[in-house]
Amino acid sequence: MTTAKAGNIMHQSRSKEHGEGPATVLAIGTANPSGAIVPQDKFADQFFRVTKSDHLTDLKERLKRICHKTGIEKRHFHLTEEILLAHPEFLDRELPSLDARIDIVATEVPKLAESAAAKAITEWGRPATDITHLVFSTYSACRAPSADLQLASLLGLRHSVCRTILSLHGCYGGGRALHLAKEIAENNRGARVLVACSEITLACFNGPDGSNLVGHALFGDGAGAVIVGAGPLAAGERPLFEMISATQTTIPGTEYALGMQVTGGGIDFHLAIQVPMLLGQNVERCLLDAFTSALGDDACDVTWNDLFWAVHPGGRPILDKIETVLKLEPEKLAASRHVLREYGNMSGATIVFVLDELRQHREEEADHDHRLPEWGAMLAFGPGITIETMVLHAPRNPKEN
Ligand SMILES: CCCCCCCCCCCCCCCCCC(=O)SCCNC(=O)CCNC(=O)[C@H](O)C(C)(C)COP(=O)(O)OP(=O)(O)OC[C@H]1O[C@@H](n2cnc3c(N)ncnc32)[C@H](O)[C@@H]1OP(=O)(O)O
Repeated sequence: MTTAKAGNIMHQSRSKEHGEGPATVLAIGTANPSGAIVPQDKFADQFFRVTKSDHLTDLKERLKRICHKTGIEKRHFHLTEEILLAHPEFLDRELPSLDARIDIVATEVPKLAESAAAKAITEWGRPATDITHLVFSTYSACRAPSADLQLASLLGLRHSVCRTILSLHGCYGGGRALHLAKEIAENNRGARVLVACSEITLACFNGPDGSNLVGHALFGDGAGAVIVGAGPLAAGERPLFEMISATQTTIPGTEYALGMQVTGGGIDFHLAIQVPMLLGQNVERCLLDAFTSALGDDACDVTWNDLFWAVHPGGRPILDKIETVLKLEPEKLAASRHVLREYGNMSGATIVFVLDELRQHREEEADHDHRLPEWGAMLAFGPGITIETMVLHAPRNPKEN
């Protein structure tokens, strides 16, 4: 056989191994724990009472001011007063508590993911055993085997399912998991990838101090799951969003700005005050790069207000900053603001809630014959500072496919 012929055969067999077209989001599910739902205007009183910190009046007043500015109305938590009564060590960072925290989250993180994944699988309409790959993201994975294996068992996935766990990616974990799922689906014909992001703040919870108030005012618990696959689609599979191109960018010199660290007393975190400004300064460049990679020269014709938007609502000022630098009309970030208001920042899981809200909104709008944007942008960010950007394409009428 000539080299050219061998190369041709290899090329043909490689193209048979690849999926057709871009990967698509085929189904979405979300879930929150049933532990406690805390209204944001009651959070400071509750937090200082259960942590026996009412005497720290200045900190409590500061937390009230911060809560008022978050754009959050309520959050869901696995953690309850009963759990805190059983674990007083969770209130004092100096006491060893990591083992007890991990014992709880090692069970609860996969269980929460299961609730979200079960909804996605039902919507998808195929058996769970048709899932070929699992990508799991959480900041609570401190053990092996980890939450990905437990989720696979809970859902009854096949033993040959290829599992990947993303640990401590924080808030860009959802974006990174979707990016990875896209690459897997496009490079493995017939692959169906379950993305699961499950976050429970119990690993980070602590009594109030001067540095942890913003995190306690912002973060909540939730899980999101997405099924991703490329063509050919099976009968009944419905593309919700095509994942056209994806990029990851790190803002140089910003390692200090966002971080998480596992300690004997739980996971410590820090959020620098400069984060909204740093994102504002860098986000348009990431978008231009992603759209140029997706559309080539036609990217010049893209107008930000002609797109639909799925932005990780890291915090209210982050959304405000992005809205300002991109000169977006206020309704463009409505899905992100809705998720922030109803659930707070659920770290890596949040972007899945935003995609879910966006598709529900698009389906409702289609009922009213409103003309919907076909092209969209997804943004997720977290420690690094890392920005995950994805160009999305959706049917103009989501009910037609
Ligand atoms: C049961 C409970 C369970 C809770 C568990 C705890 C959960 C921990 C979870 C850990 C997960 C960690 C994941 C880490 C990865 C993050 C990834 C991302 O999302 S990336 C995105 C992460 N998101 C972000 O980084 C954005 C977070 N920031 C915000 O959302 C807003 O800035 C705001 C709501 C805090 C204030 O609204 P704004 O319009 O700015 O209002 P003002 O200007 O009027 O300031 C009011 C007060 O706030 C102060 N202050 C402000 N910023 C900070 C700060 N960073 N630092 C300290 N303080 C800060 C400011 O000094 C002032 O104090 P004071 O003068 O009154 O005494």
